[in-house]
Amino acid sequence: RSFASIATPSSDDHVEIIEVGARDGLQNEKQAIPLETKIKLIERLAQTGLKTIEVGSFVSPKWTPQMANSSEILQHVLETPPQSPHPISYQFLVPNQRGFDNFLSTYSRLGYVSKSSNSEETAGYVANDKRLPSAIGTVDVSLFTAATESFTQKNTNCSISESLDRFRPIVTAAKALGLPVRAYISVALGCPYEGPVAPQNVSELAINLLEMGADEISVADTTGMGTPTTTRTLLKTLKAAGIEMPDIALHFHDTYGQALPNALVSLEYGVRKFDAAVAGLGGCPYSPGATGNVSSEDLVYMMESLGARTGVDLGALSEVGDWISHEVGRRNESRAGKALLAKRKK
Ligand SMILES: CC(C)(COP(=O)([O-])OP(=O)([O-])OC[C@H]1O[C@@H](n2cnc3c(N)ncnc32)[C@H](O)[C@@H]1OP(=O)([O-])[O-])[C@@H](O)C(=O)NCCC(=O)NCCSC(=O)C[C@@](C)(O)CC(=O)[O-]
Repeated sequence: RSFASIATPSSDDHVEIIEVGARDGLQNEKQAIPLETKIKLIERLAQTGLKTIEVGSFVSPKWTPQMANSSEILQHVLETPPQSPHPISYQFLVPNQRGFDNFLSTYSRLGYVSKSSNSEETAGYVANDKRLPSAIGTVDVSLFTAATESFTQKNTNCSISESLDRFRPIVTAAKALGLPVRAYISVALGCPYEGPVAPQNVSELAINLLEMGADEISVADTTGMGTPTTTRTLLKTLKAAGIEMPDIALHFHDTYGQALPNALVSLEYGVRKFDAAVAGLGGCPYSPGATGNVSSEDLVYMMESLGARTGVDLGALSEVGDWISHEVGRRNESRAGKALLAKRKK
């Protein structure tokens, strides 16, 4: 559909904001953020109307120490699901088999899967009958690779093709165990080590991941180098390669202030899912100088002003942004959030 039509709300003008602040937003913070703060953040986000929240990362704690308590977060979410207006999908990053094993051992401790020696193809586990609490929609596994060899090496210490080899058995097992799979493609619009990225590399990788069984691809502008022109070219290439827009989400960082215009261009191409972080938290450890994700508040503000529905309570989200910025000692990077709160105070 053309962008013009989005100005008129209609039943299919729903835009989903995938909140990544509790993972992408916090992973790069230098000081250790207490588990209680992370849990409070997740609980407060859950109350704002968001439907998908990325909350942890089963990476090596030597590489990303801030994410070391992801097992505790998974356990907490499953045992004490945050209150929310509707069921929420909680997402966890998994880089390799070891990370998936760590994820599954927590999932298994709580009775959702059991170890079984006859199930090699499902990572040694079988699904049990135990249902997720009603406040939880799904628990998703998010894999991540990148569009350039240099970034993949820096981020996960392997080549792109090795990363795909790592993913195949994880996808098979996750699907067999009923876990939805998301896959990130980092540096899709520019690499800090290799510069511009050929859109064909992104589309080939996306097709590979979809054929492997990924349910959704998050196309990430890790460096924030993307512009409306390069975003348009990338989306044209993805479409021409036969990739359906409902299968992708876009993940913009706002390093050069281009995240909102890029999101606007993406709407024109039919993209309806966007990753964002409350208060614009974030920054990738392997992308020097990259600043935070596009702020969720700013994205909600823009989408709603265009007539799209996000289902998110912008006032409540702005308060969460203000609170977490204070907690981690960072400036609140959301323009809309700050403006809204200032207006309320008057
Ligand atoms: C992939 C690895 C683990 C390879 O790291 P490696 O060092 O090559 O791993 P290894 O297989 O050689 O193992 C070395 C040691 O690490 C352990 N190990 C191995 N794997 C794990 C694991 N999963 N969890 C815990 N421990 C693990 C393993 O058991 C072993 O322990 P030891 O025998 O020495 O005691 C590492 O490179 C890594 O953790 N990378 C992740 C870095 C990261 O967190 N990056 C940020 C997330 S991606 C991102 O932010 C981008 C995104 C998604 O937001 C989108 C965007 O904007 O682009």
